[in-house]
Amino acid sequence: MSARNPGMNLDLEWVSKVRVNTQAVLKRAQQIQGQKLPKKQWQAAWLLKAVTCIDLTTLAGDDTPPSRPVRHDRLKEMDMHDKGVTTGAVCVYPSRVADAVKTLKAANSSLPVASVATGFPAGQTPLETRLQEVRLAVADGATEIDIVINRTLAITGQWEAMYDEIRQFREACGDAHMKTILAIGELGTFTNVYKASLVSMMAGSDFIKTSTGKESVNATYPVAIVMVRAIRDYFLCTGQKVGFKPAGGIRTAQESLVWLTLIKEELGNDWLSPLLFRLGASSLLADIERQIYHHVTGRYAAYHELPMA
Ligand SMILES: O=C[C@H](O)COP(=O)(O)O
Repeated sequence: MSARNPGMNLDLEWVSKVRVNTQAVLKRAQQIQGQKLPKKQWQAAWLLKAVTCIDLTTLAGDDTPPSRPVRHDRLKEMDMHDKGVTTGAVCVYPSRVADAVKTLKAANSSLPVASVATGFPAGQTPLETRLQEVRLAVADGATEIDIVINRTLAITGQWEAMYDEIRQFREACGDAHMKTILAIGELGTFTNVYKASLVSMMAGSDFIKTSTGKESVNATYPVAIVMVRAIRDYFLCTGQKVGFKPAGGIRTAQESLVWLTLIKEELGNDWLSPLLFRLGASSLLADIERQIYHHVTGRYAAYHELPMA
């Protein structure tokens, strides 16, 4: 992870001045989606980049210790075994952190373990419970914590209270990097999304993340434009680079190319790194691997032939 964002005092004047032009956002999102995507070897290179930015997520009620196999033999077949290509992290529920850490250690892997916490996905547990969840996940070895914001506070404009909660989560994280999930599908307006992004960054978030993947609307390109513009403005004002993580419903290699394009166009090459960009996805890797497999062999692999199928 990159240098951490220390945050700043809550600047309510800045927050209150925020206005988002919906039509301009929608137009920009359409432009991004209309861009030509890289082909052939350039596409393969971009897809490998996308792999390195994935937070490989398993957030199911039936998660068990061995549900994250890493098939080294398939990587070797595709000549990727010695290229250092891994996902950015694996992301699990707090109760699975210890298993994930143990499994990765046994595999001699230094892949970070991220954990959702703070009553994911709804965030509707008492503050002390949410704080304790963060501390326990860190104690079990999570080095990245994905917290959820209290949507009630964001929707009702209680920015000071939201800032205070996130500050406490940041303290509970200790050295673990904190990604703050806005659950944009529940925030109502683009203006609210921008304000929630800003307050989260002021409170010291290392990343801001669109969604839990459990809302009815998750990562969309227009909302991403709003969030990355907030990241850009925060950088211009403070000099701090905050990361961005779209999550929820991102399933295809093609989509990952559009996300990389959006980041390159809106934030620049510095953000095209797992240090500042992650794709939260449970099933994207399988499709990317299929496309890379096709690039290497000229034929499509069946899903059962690939590790994440
Ligand atoms: O943070 C990651 C999301 O929960 C993953 O959502 P997904 O299962 O739709 O890929």
